[in-house]
Amino acid sequence: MHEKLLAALGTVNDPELHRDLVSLGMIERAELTSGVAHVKVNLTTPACPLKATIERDVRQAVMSVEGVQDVEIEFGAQVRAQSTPALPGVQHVIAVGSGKGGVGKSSVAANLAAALAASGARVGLLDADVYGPSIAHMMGQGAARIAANAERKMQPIEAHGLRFLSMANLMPAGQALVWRGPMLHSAIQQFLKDAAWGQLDYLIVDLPPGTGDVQLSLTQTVQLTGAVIVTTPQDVALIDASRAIDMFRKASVPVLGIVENMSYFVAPDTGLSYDIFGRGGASRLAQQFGGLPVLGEVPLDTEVRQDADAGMPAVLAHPDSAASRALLQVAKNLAGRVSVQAFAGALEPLPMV
Ligand SMILES: Nc1ncnc2c1ncn2[C@@H]1O[C@H](COP(=O)(O)OP(=O)(O)OP(=O)(O)O)[C@@H](O)[C@H]1O
Repeated sequence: MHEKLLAALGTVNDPELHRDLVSLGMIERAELTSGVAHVKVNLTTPACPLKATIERDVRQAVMSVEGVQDVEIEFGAQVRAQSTPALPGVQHVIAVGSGKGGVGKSSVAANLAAALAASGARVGLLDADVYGPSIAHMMGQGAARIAANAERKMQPIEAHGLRFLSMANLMPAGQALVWRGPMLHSAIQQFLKDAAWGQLDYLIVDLPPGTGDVQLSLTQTVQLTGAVIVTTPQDVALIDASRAIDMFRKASVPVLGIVENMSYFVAPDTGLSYDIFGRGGASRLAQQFGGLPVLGEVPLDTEVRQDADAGMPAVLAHPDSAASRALLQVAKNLAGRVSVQAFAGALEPLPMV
């Protein structure tokens, strides 16, 4: 019976990876007891955007097997690295960049990290925006100090189900960092390699805006799975965003997608929608680069700012707001892109059940 169930499951394709669940090694269990098929599917990410589709297709396929009266589907997730993990224990390092400052890159990075962690993934967040570190504040940990563990490695700070490191937790509040390239390079290396990140599915790196030393150091220090570009829809931001995309491409870092932040504003009193910075700029930019994915359009929302100032990402504080729903979808879309990227780069054959 196991074979019959596997044969049926072998007809179900992962909608993003375009290969069947069995040869992808995603079926951990397929058994029939008293007419009930018990199937465990190991997704490639707990934030899988197409879980409902997979569930429907699995149910349909298994129900077609003779003798099956009902199906119980259990989901697990195992995030796979490309070929070798980016860092020991860290499956994926994903940079969040922007061309222009103030477009909401740190807000998107913090909410993405929190959303992925809330889905069940093991997530780290590195605030590499060394000139304007804001992640500690957004995580409600501005006053925390980074300690060293017994192996003299920096111990990331735990908050909201993830762990993070920020220069803000090393320096006295309000002090400016006046470092040249080589010092920044060694700081980035230490944050990545001399930190006790532990086992992570995703390490999200919040970059400074632009295309400078930190970006270069990051791409030289670690094999990035890819980069996410945050932009607002207006032309000045888009022009700078295209420079950021170009920089990642030149450094052979795949651009996983574009997030259009501050896309529109819905007035809470009238319900009318205003395109304050224009709209649809990310789609135009995506076309310009041969059809990059647009991971989502996030509206302007007072709660995104208020929650950040109160030290809790909006996706956790107000998960039902339009902005949070858009950010949660961005996280799912990103996780899907990362799975595709990992699959495309996987060198070793995938395990079979
Ligand atoms: N969708 C949004 N709705 C409302 N406010 C937002 C939104 N996104 C970001 N903000 C607010 O805009 C400001 C700038 O955001 P943020 O610090 O995330 O931008 P940034 O691009 O990382 O900036 P920097 O150039 O300083 O790194 C913050 O006050 C933040 O709370």
